Amino acid sequence: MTAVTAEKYHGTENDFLVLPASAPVPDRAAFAKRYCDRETGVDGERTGADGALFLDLDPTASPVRVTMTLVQPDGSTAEMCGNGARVTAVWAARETGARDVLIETPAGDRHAVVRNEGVTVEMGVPSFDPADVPLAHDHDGPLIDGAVAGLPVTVVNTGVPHAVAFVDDVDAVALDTVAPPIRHADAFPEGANVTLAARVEVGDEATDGAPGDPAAFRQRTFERGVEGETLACGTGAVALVAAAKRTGRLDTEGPVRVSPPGGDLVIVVPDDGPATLTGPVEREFAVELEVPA
Ligand SMILES: N[C@@H](CCC[C@H](N)C(=O)O)C(=O)O
Repeated sequence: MTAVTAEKYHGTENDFLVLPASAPVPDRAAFAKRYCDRETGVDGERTGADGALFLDLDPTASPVRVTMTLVQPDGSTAEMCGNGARVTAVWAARETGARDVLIETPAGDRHAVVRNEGVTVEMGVPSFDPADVPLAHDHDGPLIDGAVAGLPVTVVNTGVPHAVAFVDDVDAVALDTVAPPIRHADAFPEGANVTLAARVEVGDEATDGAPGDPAAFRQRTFERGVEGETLACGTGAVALVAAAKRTGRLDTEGPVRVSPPGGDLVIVVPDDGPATLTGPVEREFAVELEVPA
């Protein structure tokens, strides 16, 4: 029986098993399904994980490069993961001592900077273009505050597709009930993550010095591939701020605090140019795991 060493990391409680791409895991989908399971997966403070990151590091490149592959608990592979990218940057920094990391993803290259106070990842330019989301062919324009399965959503691709619904109170919505019909709606040929957003008052230092109105939102996201709610979602946090701007709910180029259940993220979505995601990362432990036959 082959065994591999995996490390457990989380970014604001969005948790991942991390393995070098060279680990002898011939069936990555079977590995993720087995060890990410929340009841029978890898033991820890929380059993299982939101995905397995297979990381291919080139320490000789300048900046160091990592090809990131996220295999999700259902065995699918995601094009991008914001919190996974933060974890990847910290893993690469521990391996090499470098603080600047270029992360290659199927959604494009993402530059990350590791600082003591958090990791910032450049997240690309959010796109509402129906071809980019993607939306089904009968949508010839962006879907902005349009009803899908009973909820008004604004749909944006931030590396992966997100349907964002603005509500008064994210805790008052039964996310596990309302999200699946949206996640699987015919409008989304590749599916969509479903993000709830509620504006909250901000009275702390999080947005000090920001141009425009200080702003903060609460976030809950039901993730494709996890097929359930996660405690944080980085692409979802960027989608939330991009959608708030696009729908006129927010008018700032400054930092916005977005708070999923797992902690606080700081998001910047400029009017032109790539968004950024900043937040903390923690390494929990390393563990030996048998590779499923
Ligand atoms: N948790 C992630 C998003 C992972 C991808 C998503 N589940 C999908 O399939 O689109 C994040 O932090 O962005």
